[in-house]
Amino acid sequence: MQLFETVREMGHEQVLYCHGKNPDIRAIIAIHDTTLGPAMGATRLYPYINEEAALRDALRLSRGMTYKAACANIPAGGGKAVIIANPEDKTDEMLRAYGRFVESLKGRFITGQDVNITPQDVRTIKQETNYVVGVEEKSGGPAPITALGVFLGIKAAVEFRWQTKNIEGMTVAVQGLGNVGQNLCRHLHENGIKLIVADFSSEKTAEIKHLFGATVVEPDEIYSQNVDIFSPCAMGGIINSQTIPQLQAKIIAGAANNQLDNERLHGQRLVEKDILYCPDYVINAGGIINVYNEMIGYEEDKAFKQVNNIYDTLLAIFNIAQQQSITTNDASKRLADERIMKARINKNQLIAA
Ligand SMILES: NC(=O)C1=CN([C@@H]2O[C@H](COP(=O)(O)OP(=O)(O)OC[C@H]3O[C@@H](n4cnc5c(N)ncnc54)[C@H](O)[C@@H]3O)[C@@H](O)[C@H]2O)C=CC1
Ligand SMILES: O=C(O)C(=O)Cc1c[nH]c2ccccc12
Repeated sequence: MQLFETVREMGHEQVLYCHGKNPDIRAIIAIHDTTLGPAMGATRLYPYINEEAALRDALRLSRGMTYKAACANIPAGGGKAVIIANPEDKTDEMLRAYGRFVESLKGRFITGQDVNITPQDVRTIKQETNYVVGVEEKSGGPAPITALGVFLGIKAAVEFRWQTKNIEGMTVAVQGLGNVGQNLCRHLHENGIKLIVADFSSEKTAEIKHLFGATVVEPDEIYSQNVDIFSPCAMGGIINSQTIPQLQAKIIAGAANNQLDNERLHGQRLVEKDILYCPDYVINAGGIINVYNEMIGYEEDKAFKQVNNIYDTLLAIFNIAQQQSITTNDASKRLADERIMKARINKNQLIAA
């Protein structure tokens, strides 16, 4: 990968390689854009197969955060960090060393809990830096709010697709029963939805089967289920050339980041297959909305209203995509770019004045 070329093309401001021998740590902090505010994005720990895969993930996830904040009208920029490690090798020393790197950015980057990082890990990182959010638990953590946002997104997609507000009796396939997936299943079950679920963890699938009467399938069988909606709530890259031909769902609406393996190619393939795709960084904005509000002083009404906006934002994006014959992914990118461009012009005018 040509690093500077890639970074320039994707529009990143800064990429930090954080490393240390004792404790052993390798992490990448990617700051995509700070026009709207400090770069916000949670930290993921993952045993990437190589460093290029880690960099790619950090670059794409951080750019997604810029779009996410912009579409949700949150005055924050986009960033994301990845720690390259096996979850079993995670140590407090490693997390504290990482916290010192975050602190060195003096608030240009604000982070929290993502995949393979627990609330306790975030508290450990917090021993070294104040630029960590989402652990006060004043608001119950970001996952339940993210799930609520995804649930609202599903309703918006159903309304656009089938002109009905009634989702009762529909079937949803949920991939991944983690913090978000479990909460989403509860909302869906309470609203009369039939569930088909998959997770590598048989404990998690057994629990959701027991609680909500879900049908459990093998992880590689989740794509081909005869369902109305497919909800990816595990990892990214799952909408690709192997999985698209298997899909029977007419709507994709889930929490996972970077769902499209190749945004242009696979976004277009979904249009051709007449599948309505809810852009991931629009539908999964509940988390950033929640932690941002926690940071500025949590007011439940305000946070709730912003999450509810996900519904209207998605409807607006579906309409733009339809009117302009572009993918929903491109429509949401345009919305974000317009907002960022406007802020940039305002900033420059302020500097010039
Ligand atoms: N937690 C939050 O507030 C937010 C989460 N997200 C994204 O949503 C996704 C889920 O987040 P969490 O629930 O917090 O993560 P989590 O780590 O709690 O849960 C992920 C679950 O997916 C399962 N899984 C992994 N690969 C799978 C596969 N191929 N098939 C079936 N199951 C698989 C894992 O076993 C785990 O149970 C992630 O991509 C995350 O980046 C996005 C915005 C906010
Ligand atoms: O939507 C995402 O991918 C996020 O990273 C959201 C998020 C969850 N916890 C956080 C803590 C600080 C900044 C963002 C987040």
